[in-house]
Parts: sequence; structure tokens; C-alpha cells
Amino acid sequence: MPEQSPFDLAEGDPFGPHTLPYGVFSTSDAPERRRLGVRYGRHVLDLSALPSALPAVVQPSHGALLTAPTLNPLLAAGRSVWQEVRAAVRTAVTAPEHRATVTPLLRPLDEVALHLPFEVADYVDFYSSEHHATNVGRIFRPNGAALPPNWKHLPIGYHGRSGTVVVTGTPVVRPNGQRKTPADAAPTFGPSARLDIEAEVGFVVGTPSSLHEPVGLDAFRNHVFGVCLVNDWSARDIQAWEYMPLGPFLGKSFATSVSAWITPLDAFDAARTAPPARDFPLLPYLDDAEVEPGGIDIRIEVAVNGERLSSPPFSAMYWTAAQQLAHMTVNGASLRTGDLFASGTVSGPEPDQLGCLLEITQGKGPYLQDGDEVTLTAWAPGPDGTRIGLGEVTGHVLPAPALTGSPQEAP
Ligand SMILES: O=C(O)/C=C/C(=O)CC(=O)CC(=O)O
Ligand SMILES: [Ca+2]
Ligand SMILES: [Mg+2]
Repeated sequence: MPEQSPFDLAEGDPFGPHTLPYGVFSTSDAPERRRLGVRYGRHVLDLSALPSALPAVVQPSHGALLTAPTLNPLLAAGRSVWQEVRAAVRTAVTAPEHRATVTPLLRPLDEVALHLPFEVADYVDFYSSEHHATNVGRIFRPNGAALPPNWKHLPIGYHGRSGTVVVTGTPVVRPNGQRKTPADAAPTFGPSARLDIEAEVGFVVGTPSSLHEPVGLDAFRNHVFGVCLVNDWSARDIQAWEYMPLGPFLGKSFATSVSAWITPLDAFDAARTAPPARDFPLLPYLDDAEVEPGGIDIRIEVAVNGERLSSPPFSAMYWTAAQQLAHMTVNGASLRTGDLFASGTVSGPEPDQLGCLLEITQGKGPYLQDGDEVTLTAWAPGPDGTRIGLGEVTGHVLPAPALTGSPQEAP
């Protein structure tokens, strides 16, 4: 059988010319040399080689952005550059006259190592699925209202730990910590017995903003470069004991996994959809009735050890990413290149649309076992019946570090 050309994509391949997500890769002959790449089908286009290979297609001023070892310089370059580079990449992979030149720049995906594609600046996690928030409220606070009184007036969030954001494939070590159930007389210290996942969609900030200058809903596209998949690993026993009154802390900060591919926001134009009807009038800075539809029809699939567990629909999110960004900056807080903000757990109304084990098992478990492997995948509808793939985010669970030394001996 003749070897298949990297340009001949399988029917329905979600990594066609409408997707073109960015990542960072290295090869075994030069493992230290990190390079930018764009996924095309089952191959990675070596972007670092593109400026010299196709000088007529790549603008000279973009050379330094494409030969950097992370996406950050490209992220910082701003929307018009993002559009120019994307157009150049699309020409490189689709124009027949460039095939001979581009072929040696395409590496089979299974021959490269993928790395965290950008330096994560600040990390924020929201709580924007009404279905998730209602379900979790009932489990964590059975005697109170499921949704707090502020929930439909602002997108609730918290600032997380950017230094522990890891790329897909990185093992996740079960955290040790302090926990106490209502039945316990005193807290104990040890490995989390309720390790969970949270299926989320992440947004990567490119263009920074100035201190004291809120980013309005209509400026969303000028600041957000692209979209990734996120698994916000959560230790429910540690979380449930520690979180009142300041919110998630050590129950979440040990690891957050992201996909290796950042898909440009423009790839989701055909998947834009109106968010659910609002139950209360919103303050002007959050009122999105007159702006472009802020929802995105991304369909996530959660699998544990290769078995499909659920299919959370991102289109059901109450708060949109544009509203989250507007809220995050309305107090004058500035954005930095590489900021990551995640949607919050994505859950839909149906039993097979829940984004975490806490909800799926109604708080009873079982949770993750050592050795379990969790994989999130997702796609969105693209133009003309095509699919936009988001890559995957995978991680397997390693046992907690042995308890030695003093913490567990605390009074
Ligand atoms: O309702 C709570 O007390 C906590 C909920 C969470 O787990 C916080 C979180 O990470 C938000 C989310 O992913 O939706
Ligand atoms: Ca979360
Ligand atoms: Mg986390």
C-alpha cells in the first residue's frame, strides 16, 4: 500500500483546515528544542521552519513569533497578527503549489512529544454551569438553597494556582491533606479518598490589558486568543472541610491539566450559540442581550479507563466566557498574556451530561482509584458540516506520597 500523504485527511477529521490549533513540541533527536507546531490531521506542522521555508507566505515580522519556544510571544502580538498567522498556516497546508516544500515540515503526531504550550500567568476558575452548581449545592449544603443568592447576578469564580497547571499526559499524584467528615470528632491527615475530575473549557488570554481599565463584553475577541480543554482535578474530602468561608484552596491546587492544543477562537465561529435565557436582568457590564452570541456549542466526552462516562454540553453554560472576562476585570484588575480562565465544571441537565464524579455518584462515590486514567475529548461544529477538534486532556492517577515526617502527627 502506498504511504498516505499527510495532506490526505480522513473523512471528517476534526483537525482539518478549519481547526489548526497551536501547540509546542519536541522530537527525540533534539528533546531540549521546543518548537511551535500546528496540528493538521495526524501530523504536526513545524512552525519554526515555516518562515524560512515559505518566505512569500509568512510575513518577515512574524518570524520571531514562530521561532519562539512557547506561544507567549504570538499570544502577545494581538488579534490582527493572530489572523495573519492563521491565514498563512492555512495557505501552507492547503495550497497545492506549496506541498513539496511543506511536506518535510510535517511530523507524524506519534513521533513528537507535546509540552505545555504557553507560560501560564494567572489562573482563574469559574462556577458557571447552573446544573453543576445546583447539584453540588444540594450535596455540599443539603440544608441551604442550592444556588447562593448572587449566582444569577455574577459569574462566581476564584483565583487558582497557575504553577500547577500541567499538560495532558502528566500523571496526577493523589494529594495528601486534612479532612473531616461530620462523623469524625477531629480532622485527620492522609491521602484524599475522594479524588475527582472536573470537565471544563479553558480560555487563554493573549493581549494584556491595563490596570484600572475593565475589558467590556465587546472587547472579548481582542483579548482572548483561544480555547483548550481543562481537567480541574479536585479532592472532594479536602475541599469540603477547608472551603468555608474563602472557597477552594488545597483541594484544587495540586494539579490542573490542560490539552496540548490551543484552538484559535475564530475556529468556533460556526459553533456560536445563544446562552440560556437569563432569569434576572443583568447589570450593564454583564448584559449580553445585544452582543454576539457568547455561548459555544462544544461537546465534551469524559472517559475513565477507556469507558465513556458522560457527555457534558458546553452550550448549556449560564455564564459565557465574555461575561467571565468582563467580570474578572470590572474592578480594574488587569490581564496578562498567558492568563488562563476556566469555565467551571460543565454539566448539562441529563444524567449522562454531568462533568464530575461528585455529581455522577450523587456524592456517594466511588471516586478515582490509583491507576485510573481519565481522558476528556471534545469537538464543536465547524463550517459546512466539518468538525473542530479540541484535542484531549488525559491524566492517570498515581498513589499519594508516603506519610513521613510531622504533618500527620499534628495534634
Ligand atoms: O459549590 C461549592 O462549594 C464548590 C464547587 C467547586 O467545586 C468549585 C469549582 O471548582 C467550580 C467549578 O468547577 O464549577
Ligand atoms: Ca473547577
Ligand atoms: Mg485544579
